[in-house]
Amino acid sequence: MSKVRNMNLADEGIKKIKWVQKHMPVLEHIKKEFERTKPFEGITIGSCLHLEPKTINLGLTLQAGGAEVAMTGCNPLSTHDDATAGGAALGLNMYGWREETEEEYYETINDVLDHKPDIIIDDGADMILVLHQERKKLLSNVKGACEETTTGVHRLEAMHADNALKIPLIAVNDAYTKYLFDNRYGTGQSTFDAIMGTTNMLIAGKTVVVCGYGWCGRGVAIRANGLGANVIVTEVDAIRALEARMDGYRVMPTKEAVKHADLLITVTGNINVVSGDDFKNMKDGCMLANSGHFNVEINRKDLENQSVSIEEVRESVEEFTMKDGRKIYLLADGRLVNLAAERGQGHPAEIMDLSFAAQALSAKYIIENDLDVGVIKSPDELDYKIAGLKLKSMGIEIDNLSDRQNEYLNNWQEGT
Ligand SMILES: NC(=O)c1ccc[n+]([C@@H]2O[C@H](COP(=O)([O-])OP(=O)(O)OC[C@H]3O[C@@H](n4cnc5c(N)ncnc54)[C@H](O)[C@@H]3O)[C@@H](O)[C@H]2O)c1
Ligand SMILES: N[C@@H](CCSC[C@H]1O[C@@H](n2cnc3c(=O)[nH]cnc32)[C@H](O)[C@@H]1O)C(=O)O
Repeated sequence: MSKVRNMNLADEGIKKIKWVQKHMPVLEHIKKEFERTKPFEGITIGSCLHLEPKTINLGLTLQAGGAEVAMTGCNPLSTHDDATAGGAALGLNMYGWREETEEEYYETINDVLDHKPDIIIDDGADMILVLHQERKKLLSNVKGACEETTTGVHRLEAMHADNALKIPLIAVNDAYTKYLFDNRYGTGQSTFDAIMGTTNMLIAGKTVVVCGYGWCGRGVAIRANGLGANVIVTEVDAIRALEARMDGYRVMPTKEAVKHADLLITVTGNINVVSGDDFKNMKDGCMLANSGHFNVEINRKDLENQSVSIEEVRESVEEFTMKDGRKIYLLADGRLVNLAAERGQGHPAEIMDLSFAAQALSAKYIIENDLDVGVIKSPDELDYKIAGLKLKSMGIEIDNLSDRQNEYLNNWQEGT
């Protein structure tokens, strides 16, 4: 059963799925392993992830392992209608379409939950919240869940601290093969891919303000620097601010930084990072994009209240004319620009290869282990398997410790 925009797009979707499969060697390896071992026979897996070709390939990997798979999107703007049609044609239960209303967004989450999943794979924790608040009867079916992103993990840890979490949760985001690559290099590249594709504008010579110097912020700053921008970082964490300074960027408070920005990108996972008077202090022509979480990092309401008119001047570009005549541009409604902009393609396939390998192996880990309620990091053994497979697929070999080196490293008696 599926609810998608248009099944006539299935052939186009399948073409795109086949393309990413060529660039996701680790997931393809795991798919073959699953075909042989069938770890998910009799198991239903429900996911709430950005619906595009790479995610469909994760669905097909779980299906190869014997699972019944039901998928919906984790953002009302990020679904690719050709990919969902392709997924449905290939036997996945697909629910969702691009530009869902909030009501439709939650309706499709419930459609997936109607399949009574044994395992949930979430991105941002919306499905897990609906499960706990509105579909409590299903809780006893759920053996465990996996969470894809930083803010989702924070939400679920807060839920556990309040004793409100009732299922075991693997924080897949916290796997090394996830955040060190997806959050950093994935967000770095896909954010600029989307901004440049959406605006057709030059980055070189511009002042780019990056709000937040976590794993995503580092990736965005590296790429901005590499494209020739002058980068300013804003932070609330003294250590991260110091790192940003020593990495070569200017660091200052947001209220100062906004005065210099030609392009400002939020990647904090926080709310109201840019709000109120910040818009009054921006230069004419300043562009704003969010690549962090939901559409709350840039306070759109404040921007609206200070403007006299709003016009969509290009696909995914809104022009706000301010009371003093300045123009400020907001990309993709302040939602994740790398996925929600019409030109947003998400992270490169080679990156999602790592993240989704971590998801597939974590789902298998839930089946094979009787986990306690709570939040755990995805086990190191899975990380090392994924990293090893990725290096192999890249034709890269590394050294092994000799017995003598091993002994030396574990010895406290040998000195100068
Ligand atoms: N666009 C994507 O595809 C993508 C990919 C991965 C993660 N994410 C999301 O991006 C966000 C950041 O993820 P991360 O892994 O970098 O998290 P992180 O925790 O490593 O970094 C967030 C940083 O933002 C800083 N911060 C918080 N509030 C701030 C404020 N008001 N002003 C300035 N800095 C502030 C924090 O101190 C921290 O250093 C999360 O919401 C995550 O879910 C998006
Ligand atoms: N659902 C929230 C949470 C942020 S999504 C951030 C996550 O998207 C994931 N992501 C980035 N690019 C892709 C992609 O192309 N396909 C699927 N997921 C992606 C990435 O792993 C990251 O942790 C929202 O929409 O605002």
